[in-house]
Amino acid sequence: MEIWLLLVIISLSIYFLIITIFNKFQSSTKLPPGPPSIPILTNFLWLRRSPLQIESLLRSFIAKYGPILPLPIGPSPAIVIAERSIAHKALLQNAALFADRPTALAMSNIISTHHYNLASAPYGPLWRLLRRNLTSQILHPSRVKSYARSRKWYAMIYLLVIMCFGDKFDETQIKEIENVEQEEEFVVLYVDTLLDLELPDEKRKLTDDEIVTLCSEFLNAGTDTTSTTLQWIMANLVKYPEIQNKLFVEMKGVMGDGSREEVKEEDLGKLPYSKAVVLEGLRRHPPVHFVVPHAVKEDTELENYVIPRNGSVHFMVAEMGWDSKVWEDPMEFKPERFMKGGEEEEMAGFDLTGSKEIKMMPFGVGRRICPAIGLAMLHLEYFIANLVWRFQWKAVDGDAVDLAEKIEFTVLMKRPLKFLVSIC
Ligand code: HEM
Repeated sequence: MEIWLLLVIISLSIYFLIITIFNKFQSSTKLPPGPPSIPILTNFLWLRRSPLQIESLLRSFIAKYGPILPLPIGPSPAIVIAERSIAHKALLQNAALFADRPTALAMSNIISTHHYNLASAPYGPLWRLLRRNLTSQILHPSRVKSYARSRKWYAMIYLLVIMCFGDKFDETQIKEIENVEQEEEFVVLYVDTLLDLELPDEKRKLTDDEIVTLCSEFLNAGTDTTSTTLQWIMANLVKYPEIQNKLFVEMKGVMGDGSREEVKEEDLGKLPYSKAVVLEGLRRHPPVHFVVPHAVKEDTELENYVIPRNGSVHFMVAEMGWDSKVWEDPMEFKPERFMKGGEEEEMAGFDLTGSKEIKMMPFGVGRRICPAIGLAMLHLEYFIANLVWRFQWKAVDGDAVDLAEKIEFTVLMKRPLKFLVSIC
């Protein structure tokens, strides 16, 4: 091994050791109980595992030590929270305290041009400015409706559907979709709003690099999450034809004899089962199993333990939506639970923001809740409705749908969905 490389490894190890010992010394007595760890060695062993292995290991630790535990990865303390009521205490009852993000590593500073990125911005004036700009100018309900009408947004996601589902569409359909220059319109609009902003503290405008970072964040955050959820829902509709059929029958009641080609945005409100299918998809297959890491600005007490200010807090989204104390047969795909008479008596009243009680949190909750929750729900309902109204989706003989997962940026199907599609 090259001598310089050896020196770098030794220096990094010493640095990690000092930071870890320092952090342990500062907070070990007040941290929640967790598995024993040896500085550096435990880090190394954990980092060799895949994200899915880490998740299942965490599950076994939670069963042993409880739903709030320290995670021995990285030099600063990381706390994992797997229980709905503790997440509620942190993210809603102490919303402002838990709304910060951990300090970014040097590398991510380069990628995200020093925090000019909404998801990683520290909780403060810059984050507030960027978030308010996004929600009031781009994601405002009136704007969201106009994207829906122009169908340009949908076209972008259709492209992703094509990517996921391979060559299942005919050429004319693909051309029709590709011809819509949807992204251009959105980017021009977003850039216009960003050009007008004046940064707090520094009293200056955003640079070109910072604007590019913000636009790419918006496109990245919005596409993978939505298309992955769509893929999981379609997988379940192929696996369970009776659910697909129930959806089609509901649509027929609203759309009539079939002469209308497109389910429109205004039809969606009349399709409760379609919404139930989307909610069940988000519960059973949340596209991210952890929210973006949170942090506290000062040492904070939670459940009689200290959440240290120099660490990170991780909320286990999937665990919460699979809690058998709330959901009967949680691993089953049963949209009926969101219909009248189901576990969630009145589907229309289901509160994804968890304000009174968290039952699932696919979009996060509290101050950092996904700002595009309305847009994402609209896209998902619109896509599912149109995909089922226009096409019939069937499993390939001898190739049953496999719901095994793999983790990339989002949680994907390990074996991509295969199906036969025919026009209804
Ligand atoms: C099914 C679709 C989606 C899901 C499940 C989802 C989920 C999430 C989650 C779990 C978070 C982190 C919440 C937290 O840190 O506590 C988040 C944050 C965020 N999402 Fe989404 N998201 C979706 C779609 C979108 C779309 C369509 C956009 C943009 C068009 C978007 C933009 C963002 C942004 C900018 C943040 C950072 C918010 C902040 O830190 O204040 N997301 N999303």
